[in-house]
Amino acid sequence: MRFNYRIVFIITTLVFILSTTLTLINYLTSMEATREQLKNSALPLTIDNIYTEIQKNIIEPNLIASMMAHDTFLIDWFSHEEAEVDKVIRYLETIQNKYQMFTAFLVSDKSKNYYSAAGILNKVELKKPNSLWYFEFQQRAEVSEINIDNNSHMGNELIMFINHKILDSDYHMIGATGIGLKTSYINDMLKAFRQRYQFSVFFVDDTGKVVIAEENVKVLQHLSDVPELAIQLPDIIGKGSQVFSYQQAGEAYLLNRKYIDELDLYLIVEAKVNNFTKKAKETLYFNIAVSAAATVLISLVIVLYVRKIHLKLNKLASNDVLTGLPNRRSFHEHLAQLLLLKERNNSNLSVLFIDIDNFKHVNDTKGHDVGDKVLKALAKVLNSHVRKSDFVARWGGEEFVIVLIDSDINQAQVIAEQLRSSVANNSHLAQISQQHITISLGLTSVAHDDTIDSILKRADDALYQAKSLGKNRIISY
Ligand SMILES: Nc1nc2c(ncn2[C@@H]2O[C@H](COP(=O)(O)OP(=O)(O)OP(=O)(O)O)[C@@H](O)[C@H]2O)c(=O)[nH]1
Repeated sequence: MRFNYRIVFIITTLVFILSTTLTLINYLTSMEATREQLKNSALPLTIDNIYTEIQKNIIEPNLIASMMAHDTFLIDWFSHEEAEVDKVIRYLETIQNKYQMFTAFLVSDKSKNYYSAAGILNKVELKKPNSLWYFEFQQRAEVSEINIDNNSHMGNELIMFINHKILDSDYHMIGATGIGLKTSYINDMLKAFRQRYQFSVFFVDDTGKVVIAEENVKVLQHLSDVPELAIQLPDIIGKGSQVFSYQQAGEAYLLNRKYIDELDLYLIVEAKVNNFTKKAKETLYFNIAVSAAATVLISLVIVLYVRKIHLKLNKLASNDVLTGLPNRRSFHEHLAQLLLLKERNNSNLSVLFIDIDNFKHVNDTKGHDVGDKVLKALAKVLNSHVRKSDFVARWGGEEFVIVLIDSDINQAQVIAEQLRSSVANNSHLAQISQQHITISLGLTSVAHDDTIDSILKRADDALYQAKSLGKNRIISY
């Protein structure tokens, strides 16, 4: 009986498929949970937190700029022909230092002077590129704006200006004032958000153009650069807080927006879903690896265990339980092999049939247990008196059979006689059975045209004659 590896392969595959399916279901569930958590909880909560911080960090400067624009001191100073420049410079210096702004400025529409804490810096003029902001601001309907500009007076550094119009009692623009914040300040704030929440944070205007974003971090230039966002743009540019999803370069993103009235900008908080599902993915790979290792281990245990049982069953099927000798079935198989070999090598082969004499008497007088012991002891005696290459088997009952390899009839006679006398003189057998144990032997040498049946028939006939002639003897045919 051959060991069937296919069944082990099927079991292993099923175990692996089952464990991998469970792992995948687990993974998909946790991915969905992470997405839902991001969408319904993390993003909305974060945008509110960020909004609160922005209020502190940007809206506060905006309020200061607004306060300056409404300050009667500045309006009065304009109406007094901008006399005593020192006063306004001190004013700007105080604002700049008190609120720790990068700069505080004032532009007079009448004189076109640009004042800062450092004094009159220059005049705004239409033909000067760095003055354009003023004239553009003048044209705009809004009373305030946020402008990111590089300022030639400030080492060409990028500055975020919060500009407010100064209006007279008739709502005519008589100048502009405000403060400037280093973009590094905004940058640090956006960077802190990104690092703390793992979200990209930026601001867009009402056209979807990105107006404030962290430096050196790739964010969109315009929301409509992404086709999916372009379609959703009319909804994104809306009030309140809402989550949108889109795909870009094969990555899934979730985007939350909140309109910030004070800045007239939309705060955008964007999450790359993969950043949040990385852990689940790593867990998936780890679980699959563990499943594979466990499956291999289980298969190994199954193979080893089933093989052990298989060998045991094989042994049981081909060996006699009492003596441990090969049984009649094995003998048949073995003899068939030996006959083929004999044909090929033209070697000699002899077969001995052995029967214990008067064994019934042993059983009847000493009991079956003693009979069994005699059978076991006899098996050992037979095995120890033939060569390792010879084949000793239990035929059944108190009968044994031996195939003698490379033995012609004469050599077989010698071995048979040795067996007979060893048994007859065996003190151990006599001691177990409390009587004299002898055996009768039927011997035959295998001829060229012999079959298993013809060999067995001859050996059996010889044995029968040995019994008939008085037992404890060898007859050869
Ligand atoms: N204890 C034991 N006895 C067995 C076993 N197999 C067969 N026998 C006994 O062997 C005996 C064989 O008896 P018989 O066939 O009359 O042979 P015998 O008494 O040896 O007589 P002869 O063969 O003519 O010498 C019977 O009593 C069977 O019960 C076995 O496995 N164990």
